Amino acid sequence: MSALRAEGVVRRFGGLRAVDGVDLTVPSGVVTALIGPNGAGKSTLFDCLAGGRVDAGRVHLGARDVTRLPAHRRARLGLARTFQAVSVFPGLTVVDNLRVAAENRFGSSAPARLLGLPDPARGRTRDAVEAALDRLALTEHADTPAGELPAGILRMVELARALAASPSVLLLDEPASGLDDAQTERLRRELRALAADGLAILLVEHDMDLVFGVADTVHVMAAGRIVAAGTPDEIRRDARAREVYL
Ligand SMILES: Nc1ncnc2c1ncn2[C@@H]1O[C@H](COP(=O)(O)OP(=O)(O)OP(=O)(O)O)[C@@H](O)[C@H]1O
Repeated sequence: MSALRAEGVVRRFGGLRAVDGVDLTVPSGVVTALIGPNGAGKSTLFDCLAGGRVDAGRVHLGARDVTRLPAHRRARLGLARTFQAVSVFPGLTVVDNLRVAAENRFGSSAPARLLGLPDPARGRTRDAVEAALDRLALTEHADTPAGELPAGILRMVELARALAASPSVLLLDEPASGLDDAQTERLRRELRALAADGLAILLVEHDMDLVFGVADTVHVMAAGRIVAAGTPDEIRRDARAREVYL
């Protein structure tokens, strides 16, 4: 079963159908990319999947219909996202940024806290934070306030924060923007490794070298619709994809 699925999703802004009846499946264990020209509707569709308003159609997370669930409820069900503009808390250390995300996912037991009892959520939070720091080689920056880090590292913190929530579905909005070539290659390897671990990944990205180097399936969007879908090789040769974007 696909981890995340949009069926006939529509999102309007006044008279504009920014997302105009989109079907999209994001399976576990692969990287699915969404590309298209500026204004195609990629970010709007991304928001529909992450928890924004949907005017028609359905969004399923696993077997569950989440169309009417807000973002924080979807996050607790295992959907994590990053933002186009890095959105970490600049005044918090890296480890605290990750802890906030992990606590939002796992919660923490107020009765246990009040009674001084062991809180199982605390252990899960700590383990998830440590694993995310380690995975993205951020341990040396753990105690640095996020606002003091350079843009490339901050992008990795943004990704680590999403991973700290131990997601089953990861939505990435232009994760390579602001990265140099070496950092982009690092990101590519990490995305392949995460997919190999079984994560469902949806990547919205303008860096075509990254998209074609990392994606298993590429969907091309234009004027609110998916106009082509296939493997990177198929999309490179697709007349409609070339006409609207490549
Ligand atoms: N809040 C909004 N109010 C009105 N129109 C909007 C709003 N957000 C997006 N749009 C319009 O919806 C359409 C799709 O925009 P969207 O940002 O989803 O495209 P995109 O493919 O993500 O573009 P980009 O690659 O530049 O990020 C555009 O015509 C845009 O102007």
